[in-house]
Amino acid sequence: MAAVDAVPSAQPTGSGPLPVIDVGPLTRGDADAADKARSAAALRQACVEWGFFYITNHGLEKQVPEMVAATRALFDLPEAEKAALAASLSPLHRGWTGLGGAHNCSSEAGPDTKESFLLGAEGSASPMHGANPWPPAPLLPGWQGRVRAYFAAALDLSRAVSRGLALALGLPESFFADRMRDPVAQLLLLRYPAPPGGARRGRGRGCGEHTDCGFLTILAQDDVPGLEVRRRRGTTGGGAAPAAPAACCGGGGEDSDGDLGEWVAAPPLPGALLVNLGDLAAFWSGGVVRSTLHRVFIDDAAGRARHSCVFFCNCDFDAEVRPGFGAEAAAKGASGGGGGVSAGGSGPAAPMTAGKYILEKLGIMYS
Ligand SMILES: O=C(O)CCC(=O)C(=O)O
Ligand SMILES: [Fe+2]
Repeated sequence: MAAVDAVPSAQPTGSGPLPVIDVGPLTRGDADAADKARSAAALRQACVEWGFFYITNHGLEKQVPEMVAATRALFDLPEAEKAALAASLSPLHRGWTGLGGAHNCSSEAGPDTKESFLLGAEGSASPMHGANPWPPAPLLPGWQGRVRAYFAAALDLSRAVSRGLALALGLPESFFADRMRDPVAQLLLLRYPAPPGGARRGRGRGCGEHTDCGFLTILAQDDVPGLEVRRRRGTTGGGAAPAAPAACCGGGGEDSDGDLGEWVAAPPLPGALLVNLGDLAAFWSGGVVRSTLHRVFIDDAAGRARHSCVFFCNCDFDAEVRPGFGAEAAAKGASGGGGGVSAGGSGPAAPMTAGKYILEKLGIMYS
């Protein structure tokens, strides 16, 4: 097993807390319009100010602990069983990546210290759809069914949050959900081993700072803290709107406009999930909503491995993505109040699709 880095680093200094939003009115079919509007308004503020927030009343309360337990069980398998599911054997790089082989989020920080298992949308709807490697049922009875159910529930929740986000931005409620019919979603299961060496040796970097590439991420974590989010100083929205995707979801991302603030902790909050927006959302909104830098440091004091289940809900591969949301937004006069959706981006942009954007971000050639 590879050694775990213990990298000195500034502790998060921010007091937080990240916003906590009750999304019950967005997930329940029978919610009244005033309740929905309240959730949407809270979402708008959280997305403009932070791009990162907790959600409660999300409907996955029972499934999250089961998913975390399933993640732990998977990584507890013998190394040889995991090696048989290696991502290197999969054309879509799905499956297991061991310590030391982990994909590095940020280019300068050195390797991440994590084990990962990637699953994604199945079928053949796009070049990013395909088959998953599943652990054999005798090894982990019921695992595949549980994980498939979580994937479907997280996708439904992403659509619900996206409906609120659309309302928040003055768009038709189904604007994003209509573009998430069979999205290029991925579920990344992670284990960050506890750094060795006792409480005074520093803090072990689990995942280098980065922004997510896609549209919306739903993150479940166990009870071991470690996730940190970089606050931005400006709180009025209308941040820099990148004209085109830069390769790799690395340190620069959509946060390169010089108003970075302090790191704040995003600890586990019982019953809550975390949501963050990715570069695609920031690009699409013309810089109104934020794609926020985050990283993982495992504190020695915890002495336990940390597990997280990260659901990247991107959009349909062919969904057209125009900064400022294009003609549909203009027709509806979308601005949603202060901040303006059209800020910084409704010029004559080159045609872009969600799939092309994400593949370019990932540095994968596409034609
Ligand atoms: O493990 C976490 O809490 C964060 C992981 C993450 O940010 C990512 O994989 O993109
Ligand atoms: Fe991330």
